[in-house]
Amino acid sequence: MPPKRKAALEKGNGEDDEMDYSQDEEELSDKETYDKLRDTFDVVAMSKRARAAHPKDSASFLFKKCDQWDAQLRPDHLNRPIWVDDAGRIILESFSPLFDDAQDFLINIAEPQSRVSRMHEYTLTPHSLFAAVSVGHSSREIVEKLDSYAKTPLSPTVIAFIRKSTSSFGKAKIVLKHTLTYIESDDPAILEKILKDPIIAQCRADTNAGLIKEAAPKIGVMAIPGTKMAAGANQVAAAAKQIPQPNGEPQKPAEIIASLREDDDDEEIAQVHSFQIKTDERERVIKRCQDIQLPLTEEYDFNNDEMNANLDIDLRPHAQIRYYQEKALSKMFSNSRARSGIIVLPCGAGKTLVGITAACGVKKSVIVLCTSAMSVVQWRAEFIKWSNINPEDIAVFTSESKTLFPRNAGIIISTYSMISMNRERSHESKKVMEFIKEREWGLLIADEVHVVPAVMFKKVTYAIASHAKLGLTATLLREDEKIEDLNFLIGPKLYEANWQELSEQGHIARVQCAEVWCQMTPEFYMEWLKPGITQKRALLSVMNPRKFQACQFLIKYHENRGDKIIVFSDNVYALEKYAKKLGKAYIYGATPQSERLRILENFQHNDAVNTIFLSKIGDTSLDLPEATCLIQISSHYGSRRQEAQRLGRILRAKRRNDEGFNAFFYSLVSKDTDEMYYSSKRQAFLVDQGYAFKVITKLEGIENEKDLAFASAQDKRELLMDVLLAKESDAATEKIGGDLFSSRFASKGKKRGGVKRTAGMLSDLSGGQDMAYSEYAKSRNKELMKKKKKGPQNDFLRKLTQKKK
Ligand SMILES: Nc1ncnc2c1ncn2[C@@H]1O[C@H](COP(=O)(O)OP(=O)(O)OP(=O)(O)O)[C@@H](O)[C@H]1O
Repeated sequence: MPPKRKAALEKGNGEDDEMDYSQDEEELSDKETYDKLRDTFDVVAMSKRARAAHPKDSASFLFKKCDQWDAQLRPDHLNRPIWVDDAGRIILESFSPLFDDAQDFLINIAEPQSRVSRMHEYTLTPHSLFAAVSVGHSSREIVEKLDSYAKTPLSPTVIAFIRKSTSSFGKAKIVLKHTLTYIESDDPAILEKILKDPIIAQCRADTNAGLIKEAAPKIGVMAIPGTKMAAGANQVAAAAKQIPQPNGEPQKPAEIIASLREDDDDEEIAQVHSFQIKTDERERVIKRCQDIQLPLTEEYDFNNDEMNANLDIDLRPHAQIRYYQEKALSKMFSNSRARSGIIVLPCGAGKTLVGITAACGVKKSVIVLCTSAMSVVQWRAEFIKWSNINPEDIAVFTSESKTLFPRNAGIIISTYSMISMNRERSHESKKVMEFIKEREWGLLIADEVHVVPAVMFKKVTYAIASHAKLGLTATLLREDEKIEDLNFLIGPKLYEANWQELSEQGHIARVQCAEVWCQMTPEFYMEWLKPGITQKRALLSVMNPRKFQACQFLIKYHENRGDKIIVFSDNVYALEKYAKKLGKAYIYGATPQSERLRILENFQHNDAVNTIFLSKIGDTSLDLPEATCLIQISSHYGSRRQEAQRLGRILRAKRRNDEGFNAFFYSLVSKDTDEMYYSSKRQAFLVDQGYAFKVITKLEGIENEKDLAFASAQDKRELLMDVLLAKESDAATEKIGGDLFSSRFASKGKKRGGVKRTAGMLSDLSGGQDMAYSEYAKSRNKELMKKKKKGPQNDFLRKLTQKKK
């Protein structure tokens, strides 16, 4: 949603709501930055004028067709929770009594764009509709249900879009046979149509003139909806209602699947047709088929895979899958098959357990790819913790360690770079790669999938023949817009959790976010305004004495509250200056490992060490559940991902379920500099997740603080001299690579981008308001807990593995 609109939707926002985030570049030249700032302020002025013209309603002027909607509004529109416009954009009222049902439905059929407190925005896309059909929604059902929730009848354009996007589903699929890739259909005419496309014809690997014809595998009723021999999930569900059980309860769909399979023996032998494609052209073919309106489905019928050995793995009894983990997995395991796709859960919400449960569901060989060797170690440990897998069956493939599993089926955990590397491999490494390449994998789990460059991922998919792929991430974000590629490399987004819901339930910490505006001192600003200083400008902004004082004040304030604080600075020059001046420990890329461990140990266990300074090496790899407050003094331009990653460091806070607990996230911004533009851009993703950034223009009590650094004019001048004498390179952000911390402190290297701003004081963030908030949260918690699905999670696995048992 354009931020101007989004901000206005949140009634009662402050006047800084309407910032412009339409551009996604991370780095801008000075001139571009100035242009942007100027435009931004114009937008603010424009919006104010618009609001003045509509004093009673700050949002309706944004809905250009409101007059038309007025005419079409259904008489009971107040009871219906959604608006749908012609472009397929859906606005959902989160205060509606039908919100939960509507949300459950929308998450299946549309892409969530923004979930702020009162209005959620979704978009219908071909990918989302494709995913909807594959989990059992028919085209008709989507139209009817969407229409029933809508305040106005759906427009013919939207209906046509839904029909068009869903009609061709399931006509052809991409399958793996003996590590080779085929396009398969039970209707040869479809394949001929596909082969007429010159791009796809080029990607064909077999030299046959015609198509390969063979008996279809026996897959009972659960074939892909839309094919001749299929019955979709709806039919099964309908059948379930009709078949009464001895105890009077309807039979479960999974039971029907099993029983129908048993009756399957007398069926006529169906034929399938196929042609082989070059494995390295897989992505191109998938993309092209989508373009010619014949999207390929990729589903793994693992229950009926007799070719690949079964893996002895189950969840341990103590593993209780949380309801949102189950929801996410049920999207993957619809129709008792595994669909490839991406699951998006916030940092600390338990993506690893989701991956492990998926492996327990498929029960075939699994390959897990991570971003670092340290994550490999962690994944292995988590497999052993949550499942009954024999540790011998887990092999690791990193530069340090290269093992193989001894039996026919097993798990290999490795890194993207180990699999995709171009350099000459060692003998051992070659052996492992051969081992990986020559077999079929039931499941490929791609951790932190959004950070992997598309070219690298292509190499990975080329090297690994996997039936199903599961991508895991906290932020499906890339500033370079390459995120779309993942739809073709892995599959569509299957599930995206609602961050606010998880924090209300205590699965992740509740966080108060604030942007603190720090006026530049006149001397610093004079220098900042001088033309021709490019790099130095960033350094002047971060070294602004008033920012330093704000940081010092906040550290003291939060240390007194008993918080443990991490201060982040991308800029190493500032990191050292701040930390040394304040007498705090700091870690950056060049800090030796032993020193890092010592500092982190102390931060964890020593009551005298409550604040540490970290460069961006701490953005992603740190697991410090003691941390309850983050202060950001310098960051990477407008990176939404970095902002979310940093927030992720406190989402795991140990104390998150304490009565009235809040974690704190401050961004210190030098006023009237480009930091303001970047800061608002950085917040966009979190704002879409429902986080409200308060703007603090004055830190209450700072004027009474006696020991503030750089209080005298002389000190300020000296600091300015230091900054001016610093090398240009001191103004650059740190360049880092490789593993950052020992596995002891490492989470699994998580990566994760309009602003909702409200004016506020520091006391608003931590005083009585918190209590009111926590009371509210408590009752909401109870409500939400009631809604959670009851019963043991292993039911879920039982459903998946019923056939085998
Ligand atoms: N169902 C569950 N029951 C109990 N503990 C769980 C469950 N799911 C996850 N956890 C725990 O929550 C913590 C966070 O899990 P995990 O590291 O998988 O999160 P993540 O989403 O990968 O986070 P990050 O992105 O920060 O790495 C871990 O300690 C994990 O054991």
